[in-house]
Amino acid sequence: MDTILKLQHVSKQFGRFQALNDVSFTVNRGDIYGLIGENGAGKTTIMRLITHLSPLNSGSITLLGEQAPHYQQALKHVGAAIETPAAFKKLTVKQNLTLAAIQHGIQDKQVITDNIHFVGLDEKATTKASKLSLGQRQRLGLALALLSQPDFLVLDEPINGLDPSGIMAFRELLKKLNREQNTTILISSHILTELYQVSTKFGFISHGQFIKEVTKEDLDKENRSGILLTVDDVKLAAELLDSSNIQPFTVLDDARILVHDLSVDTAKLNQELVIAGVAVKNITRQEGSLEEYYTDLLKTQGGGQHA
Ligand SMILES: Nc1ncnc2c1ncn2[C@@H]1O[C@H](COP(=O)(O)OP(=O)(O)OP(=O)(O)O)[C@@H](O)[C@H]1O
Repeated sequence: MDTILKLQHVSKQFGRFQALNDVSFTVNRGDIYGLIGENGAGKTTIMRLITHLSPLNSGSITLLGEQAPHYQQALKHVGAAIETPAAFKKLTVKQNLTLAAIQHGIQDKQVITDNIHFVGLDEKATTKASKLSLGQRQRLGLALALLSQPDFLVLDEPINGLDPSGIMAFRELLKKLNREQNTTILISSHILTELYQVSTKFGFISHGQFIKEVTKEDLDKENRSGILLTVDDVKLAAELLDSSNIQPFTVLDDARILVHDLSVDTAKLNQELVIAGVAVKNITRQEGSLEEYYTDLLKTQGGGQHA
């Protein structure tokens, strides 16, 4: 697997305050990695260290094959929107992107227009950044981060301030980048329902410590999310699922099977089971919640330890 980012035993102090303590995790190419933690957990600090906005105290960070702080090429392939977007307030949206294009050595002016369009700011192209709403500033931040067509996007709370339709558009945009351009993304957000929908993997931090990493697939399994079938004959039902290639599934007991793929057509499945001679007593969709998972995790961790 292609490693994009590797943190090994990373610690960071601000004076006597230990903001990060022995943090290790890896982001692989193609991941949309959701970073989750309470206020002050250390998410922004991690992102600032990765992009070398802040120096490392101990441990190592490898970004696109180069080790911090000795980045030669790595940062050229990284787009970042960390905290307040790096836009110049007195410049318009277009001027901000033009300036950034010059900094990145991008000659093609079409790239600027395309990016403005991509983030939905066409109508605000000639508006000064200071006159944009918070959500529009977030979009400008993303446009700036995307300008150099990065392999790796680092986004700190990018959906803060977006309205519901903006959040949906943003989600689709990230998925599209990931799907079509194989852009790897590290993203933090307090909106866990949203993070759940977009991420393929989650890293949980609390009080500067990395607590756990889980793939979306495993999280769904642990949360028992999927389609729950209650039937009279589990063996026969399992055979049908196998032969219809509806996998993976788990036989929970002698009456219930959990099909892990939530996209399965339940009406069709019900029909197939009935035709096969299985009496279906119940079919329900169970959607696991990232919030619940996170709350349970914090309980088992005793709320996280202070460094
Ligand atoms: N420059 C700094 N000087 C001193 N302390 C700092 C500095 N930057 C961050 N901290 C402290 O480090 C801790 C981690 O901060 P960080 O901004 O990384 O948290 P976060 O997880 O991004 O939180 P939030 O969700 O609130 O944005 C906090 O307790 C913060 O007060």
